[in-house]
Amino acid sequence: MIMNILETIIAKKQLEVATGKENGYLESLNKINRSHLSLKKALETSSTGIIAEFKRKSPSKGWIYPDADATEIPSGYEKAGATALSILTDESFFGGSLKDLQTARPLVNIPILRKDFIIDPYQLHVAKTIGADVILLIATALDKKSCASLAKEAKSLGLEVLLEIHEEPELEYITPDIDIVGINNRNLKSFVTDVETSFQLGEKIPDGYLKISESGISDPHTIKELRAAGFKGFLIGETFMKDDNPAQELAKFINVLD
Ligand SMILES: O=C(O)c1ccccc1NCC(=O)[C@H](O)[C@H](O)COP(=O)(O)O
Repeated sequence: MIMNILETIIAKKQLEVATGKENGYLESLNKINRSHLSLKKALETSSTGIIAEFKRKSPSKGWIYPDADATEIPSGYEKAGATALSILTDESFFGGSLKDLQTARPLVNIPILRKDFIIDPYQLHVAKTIGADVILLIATALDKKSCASLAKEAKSLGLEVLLEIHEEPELEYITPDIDIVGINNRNLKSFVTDVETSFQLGEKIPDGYLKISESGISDPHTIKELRAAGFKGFLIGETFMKDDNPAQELAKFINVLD
């Protein structure tokens, strides 16, 4: 059987979670008491709505910024006007690490999304302990029951939940435990990004749910159109990370937005 990229990532993630549990990784972490920052509130009140992503590589693009420094780029993003950060913690496919998020945490005062492939409650406890405020649940990677139960558990830990959907049937994954609905413009089979996905699916998100658009956003004018269609947040990675100075690239992007 030939697996698609998401199936390959999830298979690897299952092994990773099992190894983490066996090695007592969670227990080895320093527990820091902190109150979580709300991405939902930040997006409701922010001027830019940009969730700037820290990622070194991706399955679609390969290496983007191999030696990206987590002590500099996330805080640079905050200074440049990011409303929040998305930090890839997957190592195998995105070149990230839990350490990247832990490193960025004390250096910024905006919400951080742990961008990873969550399949097990164990990963929620790790996310909380390393300082994430929000976790991602990808509908395509989960059945409805597991998604609902992971969302419930995340909420009980004080984490916010971003549900990511790609197509209309996944609207059924929206439950009251979901804080934000993200529409991902990237087709996970072809890797092609098309912002039209956000415009089409966005109209179908039930009232009362804050919606964001993810992937393939490279033009500030697209943000203006997405805002007009009711989107409050914009998750952008490659557009900034492909530059030597991602924070400066973000600042230029925001300048055009104003
Ligand atoms: O980016 C990929 O190639 C990818 C492949 C398979 C699953 C997920 C993938 N990306 C995760 C993301 O959702 C993006 O990193 C995020 O939305 C930012 O996208 P972009 O602005 O296009 O870098």
